[in-house]
Amino acid sequence: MDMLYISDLYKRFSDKKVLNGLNLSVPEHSIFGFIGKNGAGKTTTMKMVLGLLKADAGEIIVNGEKVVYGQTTTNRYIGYLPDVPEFYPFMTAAEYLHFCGEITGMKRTENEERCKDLLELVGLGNETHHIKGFSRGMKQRLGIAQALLNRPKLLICDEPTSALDPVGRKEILDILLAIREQTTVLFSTHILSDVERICTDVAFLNNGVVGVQGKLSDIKTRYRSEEYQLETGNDTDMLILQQTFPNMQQIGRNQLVFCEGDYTVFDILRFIAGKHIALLKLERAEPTLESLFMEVVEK
Ligand SMILES: Nc1ncnc2c1ncn2[C@@H]1O[C@H](COP(=O)(O)OP(=O)(O)OP(=O)(O)O)[C@@H](O)[C@H]1O
Repeated sequence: MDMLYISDLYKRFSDKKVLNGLNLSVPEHSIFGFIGKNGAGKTTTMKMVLGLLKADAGEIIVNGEKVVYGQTTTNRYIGYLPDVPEFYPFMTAAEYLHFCGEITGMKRTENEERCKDLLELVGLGNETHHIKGFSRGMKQRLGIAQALLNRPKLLICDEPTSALDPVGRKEILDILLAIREQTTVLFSTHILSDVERICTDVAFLNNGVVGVQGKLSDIKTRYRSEEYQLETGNDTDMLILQQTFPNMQQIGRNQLVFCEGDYTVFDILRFIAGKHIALLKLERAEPTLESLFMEVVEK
């Protein structure tokens, strides 16, 4: 089942068209990377999923229920982490999380247990300082704990790693990976290496529509590269290959890349065998998410 389903979503701000018939299917228990350049419309889409912004046209379904603008009933399924989460700076993480639990009407013992578990999950179990001294990464982690408080079926994170250093990013990504069994995660980003690291599914948002979406592994197979990389054991062998096959390009020490359109693998292998060239590696180049994204954006 799709935890989130969006069909033909349109949105414009005065004369600026932002969403132009967006379709999105987020499968249950996926970690879904919603990828788009700055200003592509990711936050706009998320605000509409939360019922905070009115769509011009289209339908949004969360856990089988239609989202209605201005109503918050479907938000009982959703936990939301905004790009810059705000807290009461004079509280500790535990005080803040307990306070949120109280507001949502959680019973005292349940609240205490839940807060303890969540603070441990996000690595703030022993943190006693006030939030005002927290780093950005700590605030994001507390934000995730807050968003998970009511055991949402869908966790939406708006660019959760954008402002973080590599250590902070890894901590957030590890948490998102760890909660996959409990919830479905939709996160927007333009950091493609983060997506490669943890996402099961992706969608590329461009010009107001989703250009490509699906399982990351399927997409990589579908857009399989026609390039091969090879590595020789020494400089001389590399030069022989380069002179014989001038369209081969050097990409590193003794490393060459060639396109199937220029030479067949069979021809290359036959030549290598005939000349007794020391071959250390020959493999089809994996398409990177970046090259796929550029292909979608440039279409
Ligand atoms: N309330 C608004 N009024 C007018 N224009 C808006 C409004 N909200 C968003 N926009 C415009 O809509 C476009 C999409 O914005 P949005 O914040 O959804 O993009 P985004 O993909 O989340 O980008 P970023 O990665 O920079 O956060 C931008 O050009 C933005 O300026």
